[in-house]
Amino acid sequence: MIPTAEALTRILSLVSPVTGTERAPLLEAAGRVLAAPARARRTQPPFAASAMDGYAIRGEGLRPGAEFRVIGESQAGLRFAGEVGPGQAVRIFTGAPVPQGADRVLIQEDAERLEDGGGERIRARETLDAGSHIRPAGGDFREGDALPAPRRLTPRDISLLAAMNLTEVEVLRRPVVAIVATGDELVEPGETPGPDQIVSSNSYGLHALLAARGAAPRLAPIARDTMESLAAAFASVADADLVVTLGGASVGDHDLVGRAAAEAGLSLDFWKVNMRPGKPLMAGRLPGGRPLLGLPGNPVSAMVCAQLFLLPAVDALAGLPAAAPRRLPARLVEGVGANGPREHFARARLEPGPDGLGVRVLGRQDSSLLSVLAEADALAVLAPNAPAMAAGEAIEVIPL
Ligand SMILES: Nc1nc2c(c(=O)[nH]1)N[C@H]1C(S)=C(S)[C@@H](COP(=O)(O)OP(=O)(O)OC[C@H]3O[C@@H](n4cnc5c(N)ncnc54)[C@H](O)[C@@H]3O)O[C@H]1N2
Ligand code: MOO
Repeated sequence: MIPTAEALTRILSLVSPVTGTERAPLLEAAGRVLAAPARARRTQPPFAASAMDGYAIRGEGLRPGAEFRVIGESQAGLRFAGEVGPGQAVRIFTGAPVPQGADRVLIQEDAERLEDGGGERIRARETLDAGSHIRPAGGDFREGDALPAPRRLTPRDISLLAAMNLTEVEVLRRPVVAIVATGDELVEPGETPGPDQIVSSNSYGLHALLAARGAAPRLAPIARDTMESLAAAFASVADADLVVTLGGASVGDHDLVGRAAAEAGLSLDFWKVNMRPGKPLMAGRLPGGRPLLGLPGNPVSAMVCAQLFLLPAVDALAGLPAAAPRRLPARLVEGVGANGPREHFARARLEPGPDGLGVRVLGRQDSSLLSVLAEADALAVLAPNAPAMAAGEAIEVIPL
């Protein structure tokens, strides 16, 4: 059994980035991988803009009690065309162009309006803040500035691209990940299972996980526990960029995935990782160099392995920096017992603690319990042979 860090390194070395790009409309680009730098088609803000509601003035004339005559108004979408001279002010609103001559916005909380009959006047109050409250032209970005590639586009990126006045972007094609569920006991959701059958859940959870990571998951028909059925399954996923099998990875008489994969031409890289759940994980290369990840059948094992290994592999397929999921420091809300010899990724819930992030390891850790996995929002990581730990002790967590 190899350690989890080595398993990830070996999996990533099996993966090469896919090629081929396409145009994606902005509204469909979130989660896609930007393939070429996206260049701004305009400067933002395109003019010096007010950051506050108030009065645009010349800052040199501002002191407590100073008076200004209001000569016009600049609003967002409609600027004041004239110039602000000494002793003058232009009523201005957030986002509006700052008029010529002005270099400071007196916020309206610091201005007292004086109605003296001869036109509107204001007087600066006794306490004035120091800010100019002006956003310079191009302070956010300038025409031609680039959002660099590659990167997976976040909703924040989409806002930026829209502000850049782009309607579509060049993105990498989605890496195709085939999901092959295996087992005589499985039926698809919605079918009527026989008396000894269950519903295939892993494939659906993986599908969701992969889609959220920008991959194109493909569910292959469930393969049965025969060499013929598994051979047909491997043949049917020959066009995938990465093949994931589910189940049949362990040592039972009907665990044929390893053998069938070998007959399909798999060059095995490793089998078995020193982790819990997920021990029977396997990885290798199929003909054509396509990576194969064989996930254990137990539903929680499959999902935990997918979080730890499959998602980084999808990043590598997309040509992005790929790394183990980020671990955050937390403190146990309740003690946990001593760990066994495998690194344990215990299903857990995050809670606000007295000093930072707290984590509660859930009571039932059997790797078949999807209800417990659904309740979890993190994996608490227990090192091999870690002694029992008390409430308050430091532990690392992987948010799900
Ligand atoms: N004697 C030993 N038995 C087992 C060992 C071992 O070392 N020695 N390892 C155990 C561990 S750890 C795991 S994990 C499981 C993994 O076994 P397989 O990968 O061969 O998985 P299966 O036997 O096919 O199935 C296990 C379990 O998961 C259910 N399953 C399978 N596929 C799906 C699916 N798509 N959706 C939902 N559930 C699925 C299957 O019905 C079984 O209940 O082996 C232990 N045994
Ligand atoms: O290690 Mo297996 O993956 O727990 O149940």
